[in-house]
Amino acid sequence: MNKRTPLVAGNWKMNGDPSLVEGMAAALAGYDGAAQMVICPPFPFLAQARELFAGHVAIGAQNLSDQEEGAYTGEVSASMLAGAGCGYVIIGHSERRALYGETDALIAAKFARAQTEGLVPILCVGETLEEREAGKTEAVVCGQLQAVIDAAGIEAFARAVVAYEPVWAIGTGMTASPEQAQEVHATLRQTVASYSADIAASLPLLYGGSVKADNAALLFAQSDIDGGLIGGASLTADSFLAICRAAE
Ligand SMILES: O=C(CO)COP(=O)(O)O
Repeated sequence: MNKRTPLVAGNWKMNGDPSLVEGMAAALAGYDGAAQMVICPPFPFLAQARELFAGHVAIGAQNLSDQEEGAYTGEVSASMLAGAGCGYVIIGHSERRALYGETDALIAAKFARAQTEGLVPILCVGETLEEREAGKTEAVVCGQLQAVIDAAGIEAFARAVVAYEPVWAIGTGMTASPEQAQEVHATLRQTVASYSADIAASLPLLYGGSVKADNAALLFAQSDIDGGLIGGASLTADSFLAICRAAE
């Protein structure tokens, strides 16, 4: 029933060094399973990653500017990322929303900017623990998704990935249960399906938040979970590979 290609993306956050890129490239080179692997290292390692991953593993960035070019000190443009070999870019990660004040409007602008350069946005949505406990999970995640649908249009989701990352599960070891995650994923897919059944059926929906080798299989067995967005466990080849195998 599910014809979506499994996708496993590693978000290195502000971790790693050139030797991690080297080691990971060597370790992932032998992977011939069905999952599409994406590695999102910090900006300075993109060129090295492009060279060493050599098409076998797709490359993504962790952020981009909403602006095209110009006097935006410290920013990196979508065309620079595309030129550096990126196929994907993470947008609206909860760390950027919480620590850098990224709003739904800015995230929607970044999403659109990424697509103008052919980058596939990995749009992150997720609720805090307080929001979950207040029964607001669905309203929060659907609101975050809706803001981008309103700005970019539903057709844009034919070339996008959405990642559900409950904020309380990120880096805490407290993963959502497969049932909790599936419930939110189904709701997100229904939101898209209310506009287009075809786009909803083909949209990859990733789960992120303390995914490890030993909990990945049960999460990925859920009908609306098409892979994962992996933080800590993407920094070691063994655990990342085991998670990719669990997604097949
Ligand atoms: O934020 C995440 C991926 O973007 C998840 O991080 P962890 O896998 O370390 O919980």
